[in-house]
Amino acid sequence: MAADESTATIGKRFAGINVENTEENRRLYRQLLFTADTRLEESISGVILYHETVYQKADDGTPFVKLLQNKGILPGIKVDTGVVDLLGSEGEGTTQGLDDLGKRCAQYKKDGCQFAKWRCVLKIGKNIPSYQAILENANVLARYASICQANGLVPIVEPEVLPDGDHDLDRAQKVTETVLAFVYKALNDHHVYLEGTLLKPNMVTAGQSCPTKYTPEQVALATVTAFRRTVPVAVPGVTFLSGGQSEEEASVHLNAINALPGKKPWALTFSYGRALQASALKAWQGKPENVKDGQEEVLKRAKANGLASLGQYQAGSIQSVAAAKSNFITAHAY
Ligand SMILES: O=C(COP(=O)(O)O)[C@@H](O)[C@H](O)[C@H](O)COP(=O)(O)O
Repeated sequence: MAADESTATIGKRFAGINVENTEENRRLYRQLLFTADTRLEESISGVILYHETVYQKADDGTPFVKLLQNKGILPGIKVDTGVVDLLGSEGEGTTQGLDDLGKRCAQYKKDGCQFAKWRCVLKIGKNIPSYQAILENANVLARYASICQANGLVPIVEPEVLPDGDHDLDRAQKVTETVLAFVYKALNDHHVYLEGTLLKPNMVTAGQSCPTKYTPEQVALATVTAFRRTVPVAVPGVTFLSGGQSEEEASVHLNAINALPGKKPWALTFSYGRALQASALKAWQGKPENVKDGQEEVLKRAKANGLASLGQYQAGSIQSVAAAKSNFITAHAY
């Protein structure tokens, strides 16, 4: 589960349900997620946290990190510090946060985190992604991954190709292949131990405003084909981001990916933020009397995606209150 929204990003989610973006409301919301009953740990093995959340506690004084550990869920930490513009590019960016990363990783490890996450974003347009953006983002991900490993954290490597645009599925597949090829070259250059990494990619989907609509089976074939061409067998797992898909779409696509016949030597699973939490937020509305309802909603999506990662999810079989709502945000850079 990606619950690592930085303060500004969670503020946008709260604005949608008229909840003030205070430290206490952020604590209450994360408490709702992490104190859901034991069905949570049946489908969720790790939670990515934001710095503030690592040091917050539940009402009874239990640190969130301990609360997750008691459930057998691994706490992880987002260690990037956001996206900045790349000078001379056509609106492209790179991700910051390397300077004191070694020190921060060592501290997070001491404080109970076992893995880390760093997100880079690539955009599709007429002339982009550029060589500059592809190379820079691959290298920064590789430096991040090597620093994590040097400090005993498993790096989740996240090169997200954004879904903004009207490009078709073939273009999305080609760009994803190119980006991943650069990422694995850079990881190799930086002596990253691939067996101790996870990849967090976008699924290969057409641009949000592409007039052609593709079936889940077409999305699955494009996605797995891109990985077969670029992701080494040494990588143990692929944990998809949801990237603005609705909760139901994200479950159906993940299921189709796992149901696709042929070679798939990696675990293909989920690390969703929006597609796990949209219904929980909607049900909660910031009200203490709705906490149970919010928890039921996150448990439903966790169950649906757990089944999808085994190729056993039946479309529409798990209904949640925001299942069909698009979670797309234009240029979701940070
Ligand atoms: O990788 C992720 C996947 O999110 P998603 O499923 O696309 O909603 C998340 O960790 C997001 O990157 C994170 O929630 C966004 O937070 P910011 O870094 O933008 O604040």
